[in-house]
Amino acid sequence: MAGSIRVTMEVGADGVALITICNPPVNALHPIIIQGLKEKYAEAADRDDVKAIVLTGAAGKFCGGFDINVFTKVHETGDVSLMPDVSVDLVSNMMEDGKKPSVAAIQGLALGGGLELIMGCHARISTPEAQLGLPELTLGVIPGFGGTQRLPRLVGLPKAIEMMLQSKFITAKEGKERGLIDALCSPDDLIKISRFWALEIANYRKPWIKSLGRTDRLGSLSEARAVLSMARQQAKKVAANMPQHQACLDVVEEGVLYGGQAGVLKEAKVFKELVLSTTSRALVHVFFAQRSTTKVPGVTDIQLKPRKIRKVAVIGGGLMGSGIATALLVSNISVVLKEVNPQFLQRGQKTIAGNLEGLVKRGSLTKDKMSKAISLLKGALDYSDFKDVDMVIEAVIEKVPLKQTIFADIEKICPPHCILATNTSTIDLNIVGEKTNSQDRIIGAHFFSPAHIMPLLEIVRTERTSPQAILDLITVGKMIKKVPVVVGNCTGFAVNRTFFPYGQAAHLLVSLGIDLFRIDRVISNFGMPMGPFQLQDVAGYGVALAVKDIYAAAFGTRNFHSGLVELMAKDGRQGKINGKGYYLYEKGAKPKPDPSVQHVIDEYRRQTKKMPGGKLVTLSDQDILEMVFFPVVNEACRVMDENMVIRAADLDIASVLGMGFPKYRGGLIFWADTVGASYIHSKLSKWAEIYGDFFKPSSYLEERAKSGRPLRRRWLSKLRRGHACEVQHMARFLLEQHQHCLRHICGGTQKDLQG
Ligand SMILES: C[C@H](O)CC(=O)SCCNC(=O)CCNC(=O)[C@H](O)C(C)(C)COP(=O)(O)OP(=O)(O)OC[C@H]1O[C@@H](n2cnc3c(N)ncnc32)[C@H](O)[C@@H]1OP(=O)(O)O
Repeated sequence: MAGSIRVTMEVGADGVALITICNPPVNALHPIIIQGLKEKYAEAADRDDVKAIVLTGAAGKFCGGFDINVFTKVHETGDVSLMPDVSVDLVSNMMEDGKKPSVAAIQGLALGGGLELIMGCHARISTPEAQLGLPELTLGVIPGFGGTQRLPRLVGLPKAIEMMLQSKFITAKEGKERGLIDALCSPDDLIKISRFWALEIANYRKPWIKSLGRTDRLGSLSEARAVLSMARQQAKKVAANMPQHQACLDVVEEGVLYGGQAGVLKEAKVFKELVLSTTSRALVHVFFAQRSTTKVPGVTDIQLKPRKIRKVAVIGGGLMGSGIATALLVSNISVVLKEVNPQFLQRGQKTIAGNLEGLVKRGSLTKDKMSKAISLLKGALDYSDFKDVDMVIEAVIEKVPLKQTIFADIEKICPPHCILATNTSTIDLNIVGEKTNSQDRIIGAHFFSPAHIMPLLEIVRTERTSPQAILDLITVGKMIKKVPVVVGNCTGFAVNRTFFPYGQAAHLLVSLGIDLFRIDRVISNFGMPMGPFQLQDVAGYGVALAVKDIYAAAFGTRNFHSGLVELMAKDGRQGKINGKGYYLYEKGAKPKPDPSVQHVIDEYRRQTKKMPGGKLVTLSDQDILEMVFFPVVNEACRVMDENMVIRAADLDIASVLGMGFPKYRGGLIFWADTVGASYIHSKLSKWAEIYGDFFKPSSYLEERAKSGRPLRRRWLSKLRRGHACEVQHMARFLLEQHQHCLRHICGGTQKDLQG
């Protein structure tokens, strides 16, 4: 076995074989590793000088689980046999039932298949902070190396179900309290103590325990049934559209009823079915897509080094500014919060304190860290503290002259290396920076509200923004635990622009006579956190009113003019702010549909005169879903066509993290490709004829529909423009097409073709 992916074995004079998994960065269980483990275990079993085995991971990490790249290969080929047999072959037969005892020496993390390996060992020694978990359900599958059977037998059914269904990690310290870990020790002592423990088992001075044979933590049958039944009800609520939660419970139940061996066999069968599901394809896509957003050609591949950002000035202490300041402070970045007067400043500081207290209440921040964060905050009423800041993030109201003045002022005061960022969600960055000579360091840092919680950071670059400024903001984004997505400079940028038709389509449907609460229901059932009307209530009508004219000017005839929000405001409704919108909001209660909103809707329909012959239009739930989302997909096509995103997968991540598009559908473009460009195009064309240009298909969509190519791939006219990366995309695309054809002709696998 050559290269960095390998399993090593060293046999000491004490008779302990130390088997080490090496596959940086997280020691994932690549098929080469699995093969290596089987070989080393077989060798250790055969050698007379080996009495016991210690299994560990290289470079301070035990193992991040099975190699998820193999799932991608299975998805591409449909060939489940690419999954090596680990559960029975390695974990049950060679490790747990092997003739020499194994002890796991754990550091850093043991996740998924990694945790399943250690549960096949006869004892587990760990450093206290190591992270333990079975996150397989987040990939649309269930644990497949015996985890559904051994975890309940080690930590008890309720905790095991919680860890699997919620993909919850625990520390080894908690693992020790729960019976998953046998002993804790420092990293320096880890191997020494594990060797000792392994020899103690080999010499029968410590018990030789096989987890799969245990029943003492499972409780009585009736208790187990009650726990499973409650878990099923909960899963129905939180994971209605996903198969893996109920499947996981079925497999756990099999083991409770018929024993661990039966459970392991059922687990293997169900795992193989789930790995081919659409949900798994979507979730694995999201896993890699999320990690690829920070790979930006021309920025992260040109040997630039990120500069240190120690102090940031935030201008504006409103909802956005305070949220941004909070996110920076909790990541140990000093913040100067600038406001125009003492009252506004105090209000901003109070909001930040409230945000921090909220994080403490949610358990995501300790009191000590909260005090540290507060100590890093300084209020300011002028720019004197801006002399040594590394970055400014402007978060004032969306007024062009105000922003232009601010940028002209800060350009004079801030040091020349300082990045000048704006949190605008709509205004062209070239206009914001028009009165400066610093276009190379002007950049958009578009956070989503509440900024200290929402994970997306849309980084907007103009043609003149320097790669260094982009790299620095990506780095800050990662430091403050956001997922940065780099996008181009256009009205609404990538996220708001793509989703501008979302709310408008809902208004259009209401004008045709569709019940607004039904629209919200259809959209939430699809998997959005809430429907478009509730979203509007929660966001406040000010946002909708502020962007209305900007969208109308930018999007021409594909913009749908709706007067509904104005009518709502005229009726004394402000949404959640005053507790009265389309829904009624009472403290501590769920929002309730407000039937009295009907007279506003009637007035709106009278004014818009969209209902044919004055009669309510009849549509199915599927029509409603498609009429809301297909225009969004259509705009996404334009966003891709204009190169506003680097790759289609970036829009998937932006839609999931910025708009709450269901992750298990893979993001907007991934989902659209499962529906098919041709179908979407035909529907939009039909509606465009009946209802006008709002639905008119874009040329990109039309091309895809005609050519039969998925939306996520670049097309030939782009190639003619000669962008180097597009040439690469196209080459890869042609190669994939070629392989695809060959596969059909030969009926072979990817591996056959490579061979
Ligand atoms: C049969 C079995 O039951 C099935 C399984 O085991 S399925 C796998 C279960 N394991 C998981 O789901 C864990 C997935 N990984 C993670 O959650 C996180 O990567 C982590 C907590 C391990 C580390 O997080 P973090 O330090 O932030 O690093 P992160 O950027 O996520 O990962 C580092 C690199 O490792 C890769 N990686 C992480 N886990 C991986 C895995 N299990 N397989 C393949 N690659 C993996 C990432 O893709 C990334 O690659 P890149 O640098 O080329 O983008």
